[in-house]
Amino acid sequence: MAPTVSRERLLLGASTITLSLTSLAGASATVLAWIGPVHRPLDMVIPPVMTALFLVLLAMLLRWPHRVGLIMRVALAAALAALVAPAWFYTWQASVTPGLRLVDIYPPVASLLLILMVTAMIYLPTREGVAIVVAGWLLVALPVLVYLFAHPQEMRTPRGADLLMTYGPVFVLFLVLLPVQRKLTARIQHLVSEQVQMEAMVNRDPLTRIYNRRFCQLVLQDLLTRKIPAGVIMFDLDRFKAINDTYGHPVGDRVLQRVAQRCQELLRKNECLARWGGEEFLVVVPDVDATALPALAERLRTSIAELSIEPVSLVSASVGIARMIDGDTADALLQRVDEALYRAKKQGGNVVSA
Ligand SMILES: Nc1nc2c(ncn2[C@@H]2O[C@H](COP(=O)(O)OP(=O)(O)OP(=O)(O)O)[C@@H](O)[C@H]2O)c(=O)[nH]1
Repeated sequence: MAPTVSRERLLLGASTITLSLTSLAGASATVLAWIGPVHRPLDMVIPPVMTALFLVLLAMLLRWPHRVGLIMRVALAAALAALVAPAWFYTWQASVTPGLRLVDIYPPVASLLLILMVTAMIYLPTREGVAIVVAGWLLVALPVLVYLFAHPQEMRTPRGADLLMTYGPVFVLFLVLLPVQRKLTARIQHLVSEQVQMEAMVNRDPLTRIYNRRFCQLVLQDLLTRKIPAGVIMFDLDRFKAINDTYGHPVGDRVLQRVAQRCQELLRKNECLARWGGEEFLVVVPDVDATALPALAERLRTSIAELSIEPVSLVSASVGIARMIDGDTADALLQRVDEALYRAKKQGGNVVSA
């Protein structure tokens, strides 16, 4: 009943946001390149191409969400290629053109390499993530750093110092911190899954895997506290002792499991089915009116009676129902439903009684 957000859904949400923001960043870079004073061919081509590509990938992600891993890998590879091209082209151009300085022509993409590295470490498994980080540094940062060391006068300019810092110490800092962040994330995931397991142990019946009495009582109390009208259905398998005595306990256990499974299939997500004890079950039905509650009880009864569980010839249940009234308490409501169940048993079983 407690809503859980799966890792897949989180990943999908994060990927959608990442692709949307990078499309927006690409569009902004396109506009800046066009309105800038100098129109360099690479700056005019790469941002619009990347924007179009990211928009296509975003559309693909919305259409095929299960392909999130592949789509993000293509996005990362394309982004890396888009950063490699200017790094080599502009260092080459500045090296061979007298009077042209790299610090004047290199586009403001240094921080994008860091963002790309972080994204890679988040989306890719550790080995692949480290591989792309190393490749990114060798292909993007190294040519720029080599150029700067070969041109110390440019390294001493504010832009040169900025590039040196970003592609040098800051990058190393990211490289050191990201594996630590990964370990922390893995630890958190492990703790969350342990917590889910613990909750299941505390709230579920080990035999049938449906909720247990304790959890159902909490749900009922919560509805009463919030004054949400609810109904309860209590049912008890008829002559269950005879099933155990005739076919043995393992068969009796199987009957309990099949009954629980069938009833669970008939119920909505907000309806709580619990094993109340032994061969007795309770359903808490929120927001139910005076006609819907007996109809649901009747559906449960007939579905149980229609079950075929070899070698048992007939399984049936007696069903009691009761609805919440003004000023009700959990104990009073449970007392009324218990009495209704008793009346159903008195009528010979396999009936619903209010
Ligand atoms: N196999 C199995 N049997 C259980 C379990 N819990 C309780 N029982 C059995 O359920 C039977 C309940 O017997 P009774 O209370 O006499 O109920 P009944 O035979 O269904 O009789 P009526 O309710 O009057 O129709 C007992 O034999 C218990 O041993 C369980 O987890 N597995």
